[in-house]
Amino acid sequence: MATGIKDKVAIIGMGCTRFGERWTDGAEDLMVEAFVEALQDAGIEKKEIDAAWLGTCFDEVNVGKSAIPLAQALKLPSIPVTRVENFCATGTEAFRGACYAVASGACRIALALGVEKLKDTGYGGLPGFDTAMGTLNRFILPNFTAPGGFALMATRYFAKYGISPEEGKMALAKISSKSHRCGALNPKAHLRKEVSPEQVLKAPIIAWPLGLFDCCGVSDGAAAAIVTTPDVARGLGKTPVMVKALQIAATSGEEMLTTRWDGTYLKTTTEAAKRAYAEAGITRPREELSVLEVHDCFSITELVTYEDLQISERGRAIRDINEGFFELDGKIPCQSDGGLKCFGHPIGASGIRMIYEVYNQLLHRAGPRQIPDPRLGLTHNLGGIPSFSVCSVGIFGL
Ligand SMILES: CC(=O)CC(=O)SCCNC(=O)CCNC(=O)[C@H](O)C(C)(C)COP(=O)(O)OP(=O)(O)OC[C@H]1O[C@@H](n2cnc3c(N)ncnc32)[C@H](O)[C@@H]1OP(=O)(O)O
Repeated sequence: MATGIKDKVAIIGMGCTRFGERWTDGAEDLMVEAFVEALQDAGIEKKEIDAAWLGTCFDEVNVGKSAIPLAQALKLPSIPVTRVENFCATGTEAFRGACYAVASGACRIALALGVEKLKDTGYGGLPGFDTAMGTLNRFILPNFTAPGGFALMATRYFAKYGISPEEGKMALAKISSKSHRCGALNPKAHLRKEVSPEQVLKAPIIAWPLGLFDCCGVSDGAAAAIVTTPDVARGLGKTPVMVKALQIAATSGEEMLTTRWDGTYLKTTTEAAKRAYAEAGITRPREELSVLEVHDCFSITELVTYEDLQISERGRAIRDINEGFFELDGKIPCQSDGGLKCFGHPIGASGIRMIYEVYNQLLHRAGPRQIPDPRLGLTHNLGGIPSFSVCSVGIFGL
């Protein structure tokens, strides 16, 4: 078994732009904004960075295809710069590259930056997914949309566990309402309006049973992380936020094609989580984790992820939702920054944005969203669609 990178990598600086409609800012502006905050937070000079990873996925128009846009935007000296892309797990993929480089000893200090500028590309969950999926969508899944794919997960879940549409939709509405409450407290979030569960239920349907407020937003934004070894971090006088685990799992889609997979769970999440818990030494996630940032592209994805991460028992997530388990003042707050739902989802930036919130929570910098005594935080970033997915799970602590 691989030994992993537990306690071999420390985060010393992070930055994140305000997500949302950034019509007047180019991708370069967003990259610079996130980077400057991270660099100031780390208290280092740019020339100390040995290598950088750029994560960007759908937006070749505004960002570009190679790693050069990052080098140009940040005016990096001639260091190795790599561009990575892994659907919506792109941000975490960039972070993984930087962490592995530090853990291997190849780099002393490395940068990961994720960016996407989606609003002016016309991208949306309904139109535009064909661009993202390329020929796969046009020829194999011609009618597929992201909301449509995840809506099926909801109907399958309701059917499997005997949940009425009213009960199921109310549980999903409570998830979104909770994230909107957190997003309203966050000055960097895109959609900062509180909505009640009743308002969620009355919103226009996007793909039944998912309505407008069950969907994440389409946003512009960037986020950055600077990582190094724990020794270098301590030498710089920093309180390092340690990477306790970083795991990623991908499926080729064989679940959908060759097994009796019923669409109510993601094997990639369960596998990545299982390995991450082993790496971090966690045996009772429900008791040991303090805060979660999960890939809530749609409310049903968040519900299913509670179970896939072994926080809620299979088929019992709705009970936890009704008991307020994931609320900001609950046992394990989930999406304390508003999540993809309200912070927004500029694809390549989202994974690093999740780490940004956990980092700030662990350092007691989350302002009105601060949870009392966070010890271990988990991020979960999902790329692809339920049947063809790549999931990453990161665990962080002091
Ligand atoms: C791909 C992977 O690897 C895995 C994944 O993560 S899949 C997820 C990929 N992302 C998506 O699918 C995005 C999903 N969301 C959407 O497509 C769009 O938000 C939507 C279709 C739900 C709505 O888009 P739209 O109808 O064009 O909305 P738009 O015209 O921009 O805005 C209308 C209003 O609704 C609000 N709004 C838009 N989206 C919203 C949302 N998701 N939640 C709450 N409010 C929203 C806007 O702020 C605006 O409000 P005002 O009138 O008060 O200004």
